Amino acid sequence: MSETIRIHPAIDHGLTPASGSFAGGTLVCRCTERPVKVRVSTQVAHDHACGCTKCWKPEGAIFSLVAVVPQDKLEVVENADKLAVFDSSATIKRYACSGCGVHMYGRIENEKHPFYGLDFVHPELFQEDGWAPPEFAAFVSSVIESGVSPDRMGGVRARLKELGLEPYDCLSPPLMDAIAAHTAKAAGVTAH
Ligand SMILES: N[C@@H](CCC(=O)N[C@@H](CS)C(=O)NCC(=O)O)C(=O)O
Ligand SMILES: [Zn+2]
Ligand SMILES: [Zn+2]
Repeated sequence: MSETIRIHPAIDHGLTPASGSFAGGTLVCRCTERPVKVRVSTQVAHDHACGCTKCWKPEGAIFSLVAVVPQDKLEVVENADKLAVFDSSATIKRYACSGCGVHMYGRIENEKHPFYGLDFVHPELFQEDGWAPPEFAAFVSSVIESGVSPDRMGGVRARLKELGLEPYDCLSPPLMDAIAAHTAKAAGVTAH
């Protein structure tokens, strides 16, 4: 029998559909004492599996689950003192819990960045169910940088497709188009 490829524990048994009544919830870190809590007051958007080395993933995952929310819909409500930026040189400043290492949210400080104004969150940290499931898989080839053998990539992509997640080696075409459109506009290029 072929090896079962584990993508991420929250989706390995299939995707759970979003609940129409989910309008946000509380992201909680893994600390048993004084957990960090982050209130998100909206459904998440553009949820996807990310294979890059920078996004936080739980044990047993080769992909991260990551989605965005408007910055003004996110608020750290408990134990903010435990948060520290994981890598200050990264574009996305990922605020990690110094106790358990979980990344609670990522923020872009560069106002010219196409995704400025959006915060990145890991929806499996919601204590509530109903968050929108991932829509595609991004930075798939990057899992090799975390140690996945190149020989396993056919199986990884097949499993993603089986889950309904189209694999891309960067972001999805609509998001890549949005980034390019932002860049063209900033450069004063007229669309034709
Ligand atoms: N191959 C690289 C890709 C890293 C990358 O570009 N990640 C994307 C998706 S999260 C990104 O936008 N990174 C910006 C950042 O990490 O600040 C890796 O795996 O480390
Ligand atoms: Zn913690
Ligand atoms: Zn990533």
